[in-house]
Amino acid sequence: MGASISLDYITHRFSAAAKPTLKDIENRIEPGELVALIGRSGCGKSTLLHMMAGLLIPSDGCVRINNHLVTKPSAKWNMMFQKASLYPWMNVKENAALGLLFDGMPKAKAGERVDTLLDMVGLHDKKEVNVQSLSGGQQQRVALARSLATEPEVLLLDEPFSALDAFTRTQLQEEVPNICRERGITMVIVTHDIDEAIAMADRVLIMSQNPGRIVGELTVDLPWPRRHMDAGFQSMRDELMQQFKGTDTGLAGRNGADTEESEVSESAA
Ligand SMILES: Nc1ncnc2c1ncn2[C@@H]1O[C@H](COP(=O)(O)OP(=O)(O)OP(=O)(O)O)[C@@H](O)[C@H]1O
Repeated sequence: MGASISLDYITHRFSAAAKPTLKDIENRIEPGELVALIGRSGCGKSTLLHMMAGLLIPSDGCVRINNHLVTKPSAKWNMMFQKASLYPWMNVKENAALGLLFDGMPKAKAGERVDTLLDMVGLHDKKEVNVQSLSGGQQQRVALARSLATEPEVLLLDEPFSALDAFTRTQLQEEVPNICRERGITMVIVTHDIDEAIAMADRVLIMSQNPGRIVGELTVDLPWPRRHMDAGFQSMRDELMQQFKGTDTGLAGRNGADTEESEVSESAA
């Protein structure tokens, strides 16, 4: 079952003299909710996600997961990055089982659990293969199986599909929310891509920059699975783009529309 995430008045400076990167971030994510965090490059999305993962402690305020103060990483709140970071000398199954083995699970039991997960992520015929022989998309599937193996309450995704081809990306944008919804996992994804946010999230949080704040949000009440060409999807995309422009007028005025399009994209994947 998923966990709630409370972002309690978070402000962060990377050094005492620096201006805050994040300021007065306040939000609550419900158990099992799927949330996307969008904003311009450098607004602090990854910084905030790292705080949820316990990889970084805010200067002020805190993150609470199920009311527990987050002070360090945990297998219960797993993070997936843009690059899969697999061990090249191990095969698929060994890589997927790593978190469980670190957690002290016996090898046979860990093997059984990842077997099922590798079937689920479409790698049933690759289990014994060395990860170096996999495509980028297949490697991300191994990373996904590894993240799910410890039965996390929260899955944190930092632009996990941005290096993948459009076809694989679209597949994973459908599969990952399905898995989270089936298992009740709370998901937070950081993305530049408005379509990705709409395809995957129940709710989109919009961030401004200098300092990074949550300045808007949109509930995505579309049925699953979501199709990019559906009228509802397209009107949600327009609404989100409008909200993004409306909440970021200072920057749009300085940098113009071109910057906006290049930093937060409406992909047609
Ligand atoms: N360890 C660090 N020390 C100092 N400044 C940092 C550090 N990490 C990030 N920053 C700065 O904090 C700001 C926010 O960075 P962050 O990576 O969170 O943004 P982002 O919104 O995820 O960007 P992108 O979309 O380009 O990945 C940036 O200005 C960045 O340079």
